[in-house]
Amino acid sequence: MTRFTTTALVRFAHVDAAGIVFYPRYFEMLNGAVEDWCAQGLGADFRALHDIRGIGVPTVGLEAEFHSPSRLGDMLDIALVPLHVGRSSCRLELTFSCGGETRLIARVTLVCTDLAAMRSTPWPDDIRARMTGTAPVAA
Ligand SMILES: CC(C)(COP(=O)(O)OP(=O)(O)OC[C@H]1O[C@@H](n2cnc3c(N)ncnc32)[C@H](O)[C@@H]1OP(=O)(O)O)[C@@H](O)C(=O)NCCC(=O)NCCSC(=O)c1ccc(O)cc1
Repeated sequence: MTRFTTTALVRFAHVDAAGIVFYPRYFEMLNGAVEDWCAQGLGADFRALHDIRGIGVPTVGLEAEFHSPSRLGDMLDIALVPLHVGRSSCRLELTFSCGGETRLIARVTLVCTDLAAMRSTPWPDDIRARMTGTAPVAA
């Protein structure tokens, strides 16, 4: 499986009165990392996925462990690793860290979904190949 990395800056709108990231904001950053992965790692940005291919990737499962707090201005490194790719689902692990300190580890399950039918549909071959690292290398 192919590892993907991206970053997220902790902004004013992410922090609470205690000055640390309010936990739902991590889930928005997580989805941002999934968007980056689709666009940069899988060659299928969200606009093309939704508007052209008619595919969405709703979340059906999510768990998270919060290891240490993040503060305004922190630049978070996010590492995304696919743990399992099924017929239409994929389970991902995302690790958020800053300066080598782990902040959050989340595991999320997404389902490739035909938006017209609102039913799961198999991953398209090109996306599956990029997810699993079996895409042919261009000559
Ligand atoms: C996605 C669904 C239409 C799929 O339903 P079905 O068509 O009946 O599919 P199935 O139940 O057969 O399951 C399909 C696959 O998902 C797997 N699956 C389904 N549910 C689960 C759960 N809870 N855990 C793990 N795996 C699951 C299942 O094992 C199948 O795996 P494969 O063998 O790899 O194909 C339906 O489960 C659904 O509507 N769920 C609600 C989704 C939702 O509302 N999520 C929250 C809002 S969306 C969201 O927040 C979002 C986040 C990120 C984005 O990029 C987009 C949207």
